[in-house]
Amino acid sequence: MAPVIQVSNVTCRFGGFIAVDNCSLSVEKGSITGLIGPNGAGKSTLFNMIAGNLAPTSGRIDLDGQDVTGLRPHQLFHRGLARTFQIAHEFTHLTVLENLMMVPARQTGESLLSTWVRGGRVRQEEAAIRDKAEDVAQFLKIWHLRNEPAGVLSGGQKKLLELGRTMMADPSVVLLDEIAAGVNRTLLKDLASDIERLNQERGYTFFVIEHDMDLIGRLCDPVIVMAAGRVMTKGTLAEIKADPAVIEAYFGGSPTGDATTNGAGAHA
Ligand SMILES: Nc1ncnc2c1ncn2[C@@H]1O[C@H](COP(=O)(O)OP(=O)(O)OP(=O)(O)O)[C@@H](O)[C@H]1O
Repeated sequence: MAPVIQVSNVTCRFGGFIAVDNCSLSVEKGSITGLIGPNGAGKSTLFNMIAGNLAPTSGRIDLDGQDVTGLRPHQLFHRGLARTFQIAHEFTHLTVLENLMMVPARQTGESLLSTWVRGGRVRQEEAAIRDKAEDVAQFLKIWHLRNEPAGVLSGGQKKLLELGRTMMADPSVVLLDEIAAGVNRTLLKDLASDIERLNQERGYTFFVIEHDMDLIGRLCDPVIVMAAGRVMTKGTLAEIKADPAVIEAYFGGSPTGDATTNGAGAHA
């Protein structure tokens, strides 16, 4: 399978400190690829560079075979790369459906807001956006919440809404940043099954930073392990858990453990 994200020899320095150190990795199209590693390994810094929030000090990032190094988040968004939390958080006084409808469409760059401003001729477009928002609300099973103000949603429901706002943009690649944090187990199962369905039924590729090993085990193949700014290894979670170097660096010497040592399970 072709890589949809290719990171080649990317380095990020903060002053004298090297957070990401000559790092190379790829994410295959159609995969749900996990990114794990101890606290401070450089995972978020790498995501920030892939999503355009941070320019690499050196190296190259390709998206779908095109050099996108240094492009801004909105430019990457229009090329099909979305990051949860990249899109502004929900508008608390607007309903769930209205929140979905506020996301700019990737193809046209239009938002419902601008169509309102420009008036009449866009009624059709508004109807299409509403249809899409309704489809998203049904897909994520938040249909019953569609007329609720987003501010009253639980933390987990807000994450579903956030995933829904990502879906409104028809992305091909979604970067998910610690989606399990603060979500109860029941909603987490819904979220995980939505991610699986988006992957299988709609062809989304996911690249997932996660500390929750259950979620990684359920969703991700392959899993990439980062430590000290570099990629240590890549494989199935079972392979990784059997790798002595990973056990030492990440699982703190306990392959059957829950990765709570080395701070790795702080959010699990
Ligand atoms: N803006 C910054 N300025 C200076 N140092 C930074 C900055 N951002 C990150 N770092 C440092 O870079 C290193 C990597 O941080 P990063 O957040 O990428 O790690 P991480 O693997 O995502 O960790 P965690 O799992 O704890 O979120 C850390 O030592 C961090 O303190």
